Amino acid sequence: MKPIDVKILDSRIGSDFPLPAYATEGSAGLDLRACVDGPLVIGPGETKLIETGIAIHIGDPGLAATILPRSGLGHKHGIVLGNLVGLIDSDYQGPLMVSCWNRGSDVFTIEPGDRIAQLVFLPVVQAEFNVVNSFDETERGEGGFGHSGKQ
Ligand SMILES: O=c1ccn([C@H]2C[C@H](O)[C@@H](COP(=O)(O)OP(=O)(O)OP(=O)(O)O)O2)c(=O)[nH]1
Ligand SMILES: [Mg+2]
Repeated sequence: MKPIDVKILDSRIGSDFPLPAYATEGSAGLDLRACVDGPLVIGPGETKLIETGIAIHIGDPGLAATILPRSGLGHKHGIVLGNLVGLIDSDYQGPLMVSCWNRGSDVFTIEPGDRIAQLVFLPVVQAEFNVVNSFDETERGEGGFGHSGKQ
């Protein structure tokens, strides 16, 4: 894959906090860090938009990036994403932002440089539509939403 252009918007990235990197050989995500000025308190039920200190330009419509929660933060502390999943378009050039939602019942504090979410690159296909009056028959047909039962 061609390297992705990245702009460093906060000078702490690359000095105090590392540029997002794959933690292990098999990692799918790159952890994004909170570029906050000081401790940021998120109360139960609150959502805060947090800067990551970088911008990326993917530049290829066959690729996108998603921002996903970190499982430990989500499961143990209720810190997930206000938009559930963030989708980064290949032509987006603005700052990468993370919407942090505290869906838990305790206050959570984010410190500068904390790893708050992860960025995952994915292939994308842009579809064309072909307008029809009826579809070729399939075994499933219009059945969905539990139509095939539980077991
Ligand atoms: O968690 C996120 C989600 C999105 N974005 C940026 C990248 C994305 O390309 C852009 C627009 O996101 P989206 O299309 O999901 O939001 P929208 O509400 O439809 O905004 P727009 O009208 O700008 O498309 O915002 C982020 O930085 N973080
Ligand atoms: Mg949009």
